[in-house]
Amino acid sequence: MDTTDTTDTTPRLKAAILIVSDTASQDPASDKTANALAPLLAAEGNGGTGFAVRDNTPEAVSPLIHRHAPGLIHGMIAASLKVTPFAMMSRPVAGVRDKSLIITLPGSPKGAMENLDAVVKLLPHACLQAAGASSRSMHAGGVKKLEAEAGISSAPEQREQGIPKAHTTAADRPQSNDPSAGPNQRYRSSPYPMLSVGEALSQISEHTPEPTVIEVPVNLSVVGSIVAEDVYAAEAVPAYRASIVDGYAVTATDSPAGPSTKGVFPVASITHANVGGALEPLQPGTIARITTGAPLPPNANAVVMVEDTVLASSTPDGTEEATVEILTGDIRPGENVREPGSDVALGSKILSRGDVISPVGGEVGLLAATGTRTVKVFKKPRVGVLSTGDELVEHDDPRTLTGGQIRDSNRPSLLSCLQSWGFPTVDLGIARDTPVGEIEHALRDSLRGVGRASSSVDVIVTTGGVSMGELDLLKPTIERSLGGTIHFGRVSMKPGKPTTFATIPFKEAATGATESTQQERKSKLIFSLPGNPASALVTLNLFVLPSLHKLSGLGESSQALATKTWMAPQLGLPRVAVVLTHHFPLDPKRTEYHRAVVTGSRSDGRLYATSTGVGGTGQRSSRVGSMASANALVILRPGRGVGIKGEIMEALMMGPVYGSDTRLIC
Ligand SMILES: Nc1nc2c(c(=O)[nH]1)N[C@H]1C(S)=C(S)[C@@H](COP(=O)(O)OP(=O)(O)OC[C@H]3O[C@@H](n4cnc5c(N)ncnc54)[C@H](O)[C@@H]3O)O[C@H]1N2
Ligand code: MOO
Ligand SMILES: [Mg+2]
Repeated sequence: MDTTDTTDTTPRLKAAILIVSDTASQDPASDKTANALAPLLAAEGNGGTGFAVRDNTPEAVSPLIHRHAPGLIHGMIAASLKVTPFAMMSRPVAGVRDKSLIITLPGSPKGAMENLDAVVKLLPHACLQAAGASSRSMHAGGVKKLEAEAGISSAPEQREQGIPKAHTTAADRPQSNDPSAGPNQRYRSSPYPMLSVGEALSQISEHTPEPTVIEVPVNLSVVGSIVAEDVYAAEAVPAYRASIVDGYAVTATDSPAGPSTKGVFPVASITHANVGGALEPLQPGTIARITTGAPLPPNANAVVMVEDTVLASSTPDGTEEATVEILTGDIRPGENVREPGSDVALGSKILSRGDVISPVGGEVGLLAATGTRTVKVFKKPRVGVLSTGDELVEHDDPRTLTGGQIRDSNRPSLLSCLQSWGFPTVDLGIARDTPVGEIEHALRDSLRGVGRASSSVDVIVTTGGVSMGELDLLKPTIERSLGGTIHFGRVSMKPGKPTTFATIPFKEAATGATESTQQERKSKLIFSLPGNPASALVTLNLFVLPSLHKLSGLGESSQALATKTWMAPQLGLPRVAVVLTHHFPLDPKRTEYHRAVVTGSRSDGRLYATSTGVGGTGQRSSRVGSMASANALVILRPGRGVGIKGEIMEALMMGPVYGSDTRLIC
């Protein structure tokens, strides 16, 4: 690789590819590698770098090198090792001769691409230095651009401003298939490491952003939100001295001389709960009829229940009470009276950061009673759900299915589950695998808030297209078309093995931006769940819920923060111990999330798990019926044989528990 201009910091590089091959030297048309490499720019020596007797390229090239570049070799081998252990048998050579950089690549097109991909973004920088450019002038210009492209910018100011940037280079990460290369070029084993469920959850925790605080009016849309800032009572409840009962307001004394309220008293006034304006003070020796919740007149300090009185006399027209006899002398000052602020004191804390505004109604009631107009809560994430696949038709399409068509059941079932958790959802429809680009466009539209999404979604959930087929396009679309980072692409679990979690960089107009061009760089979460219906729903419960919980502020209470761990019980599904009602077969390799119906026993207080189907097709991941009626996922660690009847296992609860008599328990 040669540089033609060292004063201009925009690199212009000339590259040459030399194919080293007995076969290709006799029949140039047999070579596939040069064409594969050409779009990526160039490799200089190619082929003959293995252990075979005739693999002599390293021996031929090494003497030509003036200054060796072992870092580039490490980079290439590290990238290849992620794909195959045979990378250990590769013997690449890299270094500078005069002003040219020489790199040898393996002979197979796939291997050559992987190696070149690992270092290609660094080559312009390396070539410029090899050609004698000073570091200073390079950093003033083009190299920064190159570094940024390679995701290796070290500019500290970028970190301080919180601009998201990759902490790894493309070479550090496994790369998805290149769909344009055709099925004969695809991976034949997944390049993504197999993570445990715990490791996958840690990745999700690490990449799920902190919750966003918003101030919203107090109305029913706030139900289900988590309070972001302590709330103090703006008004006292009650705001005045109020009667607790229907009866007569009196002036009681604590006089040692004896009872003060017994006897016959004129009824001087009437106080109803909705009284307006100022009340007449109660004159000594008189009483005032009063209803529950009504304010006491000035001078009154207690209320006698109507049950403790009898009518003594009526008014001359016979319609009203004139005098009433109070039968008890035991009424004490303060009796049957709610003092101002005795339910909620003015300025007292009514809700704390981290409290859930539950649908039960208590928290909404408190906010309403104290005249709280707005409350700061964590924004509930908006979740878009996209189905992918050429075979899918809408579930309510009246036409008869033909060929390999199937009804899209994932979208309705995932949307139903998300809505039951209280998250706003957006139905993103179906994106077909072909024509190429449809999935990419659907994802871009959902991020921008156009098309089916009227405003941008915070989290995208897709189903289908994450495994090993040539039309499994989610991973390449995320990485290659959207510039996203896949944090995991395989999990050791059943069902749900190809579950994929990624972040996609995204620009949005900054809040309070002074110029319309000002934009904020963020990244959005994408959960690409397997297409098999049971796998999709299980992994939604297992992986998406904890992330949505974190985004919506669960676990943000000061108490939770003091002991904060990702596995804090309030994030994700609750865990319980269950007794197996029959044998459950174990998977030899993968942890199984076995769909089960858990019921509660009123006699021994224990929870019992019964499978929704063992053996045969019972728990097959294509069988959405295995989730029907299931309220729990029994966690079956891998092993030989079966989980024995009567054994206690852990389970994750997805829904309410009923007793064996079908009455709700919790
Ligand atoms: N060679 C390998 N093949 C497969 C592997 C593997 O490791 N190597 N993994 C298997 C596992 S495990 C799963 S799970 C599936 C995952 O498949 P994809 O996520 O790629 O999904 P598709 O190929 O698009 O579809 C799979 C299956 O699901 C049906 N489907 C898809 N979308 C929907 C929907 N919205 N509603 C209902 N059903 C849907 C689709 O028609 C297929 O039948 O891969 C295995 N293969
Ligand atoms: O892992 Mo897949 O979800 O079993 O079929
Ligand atoms: Mg597939």
